[in-house]
Amino acid sequence: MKCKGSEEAALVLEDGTVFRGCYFGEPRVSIGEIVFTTTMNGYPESLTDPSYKGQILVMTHPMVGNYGVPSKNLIHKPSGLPLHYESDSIKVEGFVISRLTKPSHWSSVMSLDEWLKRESIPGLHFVDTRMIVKKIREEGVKMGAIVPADEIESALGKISNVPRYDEVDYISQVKPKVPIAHGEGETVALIDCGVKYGIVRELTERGLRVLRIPCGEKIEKFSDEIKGVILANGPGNPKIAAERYKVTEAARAAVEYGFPILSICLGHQLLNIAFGAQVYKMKYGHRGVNKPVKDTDSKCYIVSENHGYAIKPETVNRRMFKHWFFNPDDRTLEGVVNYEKKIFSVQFHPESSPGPHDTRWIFDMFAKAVKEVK
Ligand SMILES: NC(=O)CC[C@H](N)C(=O)O
Repeated sequence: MKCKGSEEAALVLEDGTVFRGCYFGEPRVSIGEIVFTTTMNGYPESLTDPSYKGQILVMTHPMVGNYGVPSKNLIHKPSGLPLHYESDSIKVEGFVISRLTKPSHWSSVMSLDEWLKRESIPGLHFVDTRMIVKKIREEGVKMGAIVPADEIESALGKISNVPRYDEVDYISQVKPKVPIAHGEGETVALIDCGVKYGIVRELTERGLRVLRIPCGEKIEKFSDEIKGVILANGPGNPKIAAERYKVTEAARAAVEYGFPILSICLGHQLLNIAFGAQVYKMKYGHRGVNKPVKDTDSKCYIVSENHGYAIKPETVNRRMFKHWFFNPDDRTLEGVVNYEKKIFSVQFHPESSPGPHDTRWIFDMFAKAVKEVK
């Protein structure tokens, strides 16, 4: 294969499968769990989503990069955070696409290629992403590496030399070091294991002051100043967040205090684990902005998702929670609720970013509950 103006490279899977293509971004070796997203756009948001730490993201949409990269200086007023970014930098370990296109958009300040170069993240294009997806869908997620063409032979050794995705603590790389506050209004504590900015944007828009507490700190310290708790998203195996960062203890404390609780994705998994449920690793997860969820009244919503683990529905603590949402395609559990205690817990991302706004009303419900706290 001839790569015009860039180096030949490949994605090598841990079973030895090789997908040859061309580098863009930073031409370097990168190793991670290979996952795919079916979203058609929203790559600035997806690439900066801290929940992707440790993963090489394959995007199924055939052409990527056509609207370039928006400015970080476009700020969301209530939170003070950038509008189109989900954290301060790219979090994926690598980005695999079919075709990289030149940007043409009024809001673009640089190309996708340039952005990845600036952040030292490798990209690979001119590969058959459909083939990668078919393989992962049939066989499950795998570890893999993006390597230059002359290092294909040694790639398997490199992959086996690094710890597997499920065993690594990625939270330490994305959680804040000190508490950070955003917005004005009633204060809510957000357990931050690598929160997506979109969650903070939605909360501050509803008149809440969001105090981001580094994952691992006790909420007891803040109990006098807060009126609600958010258990947010985050990367990696939820068992690490539970065991090393004791988020399950924070979840139980939040329930004991009687705070309204909103838990999202990793937060949803941890809340359920805290009350006895079991978590499992899915074959290839749900990642995209076109995922259906159905509530128990049979209303269907299209939502944004990024998760590789899920809660076994039959293990949910039914004295505490009612099943709330299911994925109608594969029957995975997508949410639990306790209306009396004002606990709203979803596996999907109501903030979208990127994705449809169908379920942003969940933030309205939570904000209302917080404002009703005496
Ligand atoms: N977006 C998230 O919070 C992801 C949660 C968890 N790391 C998973 O993959 O299931």
